[in-house]
Amino acid sequence: MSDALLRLDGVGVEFAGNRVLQDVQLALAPGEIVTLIGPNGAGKTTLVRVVLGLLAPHTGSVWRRDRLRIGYMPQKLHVEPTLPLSVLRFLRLVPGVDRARAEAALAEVGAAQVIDSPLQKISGGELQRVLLARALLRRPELLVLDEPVQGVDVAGQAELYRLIGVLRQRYGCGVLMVSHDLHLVMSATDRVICLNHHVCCSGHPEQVSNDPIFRQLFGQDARSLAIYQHQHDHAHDLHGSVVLAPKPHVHGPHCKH
Ligand SMILES: Nc1ncnc2c1ncn2[C@@H]1O[C@H](COP(=O)(O)OP(=O)(O)OP(=O)(O)O)[C@@H](O)[C@H]1O
Repeated sequence: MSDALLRLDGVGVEFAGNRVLQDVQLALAPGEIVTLIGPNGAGKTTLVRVVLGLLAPHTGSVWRRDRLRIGYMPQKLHVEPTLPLSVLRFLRLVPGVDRARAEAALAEVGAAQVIDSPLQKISGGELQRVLLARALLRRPELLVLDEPVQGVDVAGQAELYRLIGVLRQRYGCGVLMVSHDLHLVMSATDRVICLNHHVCCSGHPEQVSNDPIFRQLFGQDARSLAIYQHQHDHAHDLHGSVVLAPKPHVHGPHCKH
């Protein structure tokens, strides 16, 4: 993939002899939304840290496009309850950001109204939007979102995923996100990577949701995904490209069986 933003090859990570990631391959192109799913402790956040360059893998290699601008939205933000920090001051911690830029970024994520609110007082959904606005302030070529809809109600989750899709189109950025929300994420992503220390399966969401390993990992949740499938007259190959299904055989007088 010559126009890739990022490429990981054979990445492995160990903590105190425990192998958390093994032989992970990952490439991400501009404008592509890739979602990492996997059970708790599967190594998703560890992989995100490798992508961000915060953790060097013990084996394998990481290649990033020269001067790749990454906007990162963390899983959690701990704010000292007694610290007087408004949303504006928080966003201005990003170098070069003034009120006008902060306002524009907040407007883009539908959270302009909280600009002067204390960070500790805004709702979970508003906080996620503020974190997304902060990631956008870096004018990212790659957005990395670690569980972006955590603490947001279901309607708000669908809205946030829709927003991520809009931002991808507006900026043409690649998106790598970690998610546990199987239903919503399946419709909001181009490619799913199912991780459990190694890549168990990957591909187009429908292809992955039908994979026996995926079903084994997610049990009942994976089965209920089938309800959301529409009927396909085609299948997808490993790269997500459409493969036309062969026409069903109709018995006739010339059949040899
Ligand atoms: N710095 C560290 N030192 C030691 N062990 C670590 C470290 N970071 C992560 N681990 C361990 O690596 C494993 C994978 O952790 P990681 O946070 O990557 O999983 P995850 O898939 O993101 O999990 P979750 O879905 O629960 O957020 C866990 O067993 C965790 O305890």
